[in-house]
Order: sequence, then C-alpha cells, then structure tokens
Amino acid sequence: MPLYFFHFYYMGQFSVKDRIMSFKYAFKGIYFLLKEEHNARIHLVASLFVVILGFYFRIKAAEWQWLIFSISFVFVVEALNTCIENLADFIHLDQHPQIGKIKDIAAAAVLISAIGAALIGLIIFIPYLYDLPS
Ligand SMILES: Nc1ncnc2c1ncn2[C@@H]1O[C@H](COP(=O)(O)OP(=O)(O)OP(=O)(O)O)[C@@H](O)[C@H]1O
Repeated sequence: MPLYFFHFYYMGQFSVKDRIMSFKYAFKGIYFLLKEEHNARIHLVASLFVVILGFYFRIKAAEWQWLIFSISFVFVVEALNTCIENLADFIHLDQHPQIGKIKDIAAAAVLISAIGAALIGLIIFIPYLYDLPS
C-alpha cells in the first residue's frame, strides 16, 4: 500500500461542509479582531483612507499591489499579536516578566509592520501629492 494512502486515511474524509465552516470561523476571527482590538480598528480606518486616496490619484496597478500587500500584512501581524496576547493571558493572567516580554515582542512585530506600511504609503503617495514623476 503506498504511504500517501495512510496519510489521506488519517486526515479523515474531505467535507465541503467542514470547509465552509472553517470560513465561518475565520470570519468570526475577523469580527473578534475588529471588536476587541482598537489598533485593528485604527488600521481599518487608515486602510480605507489610503484606498480612497488610491482611487482619487488613480495609482498604478503595481502601486495597488504594494498597497494591498502592506494593508493585509499589518492586519495579519495584528491578528497574530492578538492571538499571542490572548494565549498569554489564558496561560498566565497574573503579572510575570516573561509574559510582559512576550507581549512586548509581539507588539514590536505590529509596530515594525506598521512602519513598513507607512513608508510604502509615503513612497507611493508623495509623488502624487507633489505632482512629481512616480
Ligand atoms: N501578565 C503580564 N505580565 C507582565 N507584563 C504585562 C502583562 N500583561 C501585559 N503586560 C505589559 O503591558 C503591556 C500591554 O499589555 P496588554 O495586554 O494590555 O496589551 P495592549 O497594550 O492592550 O495591546 P494591544 O494594544 O495590542 O491590545 C505589554 O506589552 C507588557 O509590557
């Protein structure tokens, strides 16, 4: 019997219903993120503003690609940061220097992604704002 047969056997039956449910859970995750994380809401407002600006200046396809990538990247990092914070609180609700360090490093990841996104935004929009060749 080929090895991959056992692999698929142990994975269980493929189910369209289960796949649809996994989408539902993921959307629930987006709902939790926007409901509980103020930073995610700020990012949403900033993203909408930048998208409106993109349409206003009719930016190029390659510029949209960078914009979409940086917007989604910050959301991804924010979601992972929220997971880490929730897990840390679940494991150890009391104050602990190690938990503090873990949360600080997770917050650093969000900050780094946000700085990167802001720089990409500036590189795209400054030429449009000052009518420079982009
Ligand atoms: N259990 C803990 N032990 C030690 N320090 C902690 C603990 N919980 C939080 N801290 C410190 O407080 C900071 C803020 O933690 P908190 O969980 O409030 O995140 P937050 O500021 O609400 O983050 P976000 O804005 O992403 O929701 C952490 O980065 C960490 O330095």
